Amino acid sequence: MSSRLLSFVGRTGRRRLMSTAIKLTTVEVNDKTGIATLTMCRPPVNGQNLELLLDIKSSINEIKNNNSRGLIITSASPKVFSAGLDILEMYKPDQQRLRAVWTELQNVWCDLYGISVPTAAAINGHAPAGGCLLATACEYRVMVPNCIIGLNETQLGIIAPKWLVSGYLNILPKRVAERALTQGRLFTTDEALQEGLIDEIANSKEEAVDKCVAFIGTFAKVNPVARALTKQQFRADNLRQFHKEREQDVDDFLSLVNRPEVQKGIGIYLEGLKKKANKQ
Ligand SMILES: CCCCCCCCCC/C=C/CC(=O)SCCNC(=O)CCNC(=O)[C@H](O)C(C)(C)COP(=O)(O)OP(=O)(O)OC[C@H]1O[C@@H](n2cnc3c(N)ncnc32)[C@H](O)[C@@H]1OP(=O)(O)O
Repeated sequence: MSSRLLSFVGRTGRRRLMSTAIKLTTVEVNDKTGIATLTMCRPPVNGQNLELLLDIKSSINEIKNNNSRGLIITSASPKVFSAGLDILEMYKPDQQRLRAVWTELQNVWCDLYGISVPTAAAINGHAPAGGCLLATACEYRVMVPNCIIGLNETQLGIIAPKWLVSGYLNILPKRVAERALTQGRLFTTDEALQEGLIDEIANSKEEAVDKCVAFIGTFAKVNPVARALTKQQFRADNLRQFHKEREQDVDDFLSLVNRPEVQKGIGIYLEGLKKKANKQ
């Protein structure tokens, strides 16, 4: 939960500041299907800052504990599923906060990747980098047309750590994953379907959610414990490896981001994003 300062004029005519708690995710459980939909709501692009990551983590935990039959992750933004890590968190960063951001990204990934109920992503917009990470942590992906998805880290002059790549490797043939990662390729919706990075295309968010519901429905007659243990068997090696390396990974991330040439690169990248947004 993030707190935001709201400014308003009180009865005395003085401007007052009020701190309110604002949740950056919502969880809705459908009474009929028992499936929970986790929606990210941090406009404009669901940039993954510390507060959004904390809220995603707490929503996943809520779903873990409320006996939901499945989890669908989607976005409230009309054009973007998630633009990945909020780059502002990495620019001239406060060191403690930067450490917390990366730790929470790790937490979100391992909670979503490891949750026992069936998971699906209704990708209702662009999903580069950390957006792709969330989608590939799920078991099924449905995406709307004319968007992009992929791990573009090498395009930014950085490498994605192994755990961040492991969802990709679960889905894509190794040869395709290696080429896409080394190129920093962002797949269009059609390309993603062709390569198997997504499972289906839907013409709207509603249709994407319906298709995710249908996927989760395929497990209706499967014993949930047998299902969960089978999923765990497939994912245990990646999770074990991740837990071994997670502390070192935070240190590596911090030292990478703090390098002067990387800070310079992030500044230029941010400028480019802003210029592009202003042109539109
Ligand atoms: C050089 C960077 C080096 C980082 C080094 C650190 C080492 C990290 C280790 C590896 C881990 C990486 C995980 C990540 O997730 S990194 C994040 C990578 N994400 C991206 O590259 C996506 C960038 N965004 C886009 O491509 C597009 O915004 C979009 C998602 C395709 C959407 O396009 P659309 O046209 O709809 O929207 P705009 O581009 O106009 O953006 C609207 C406003 O949002 C701001 N914005 C966009 N993305 C981000 C972001 N990731 N973080 C912060 N802010 C973002 C954009 O500037 C606009 O803002 P404005 O309106 O205020 O100008």
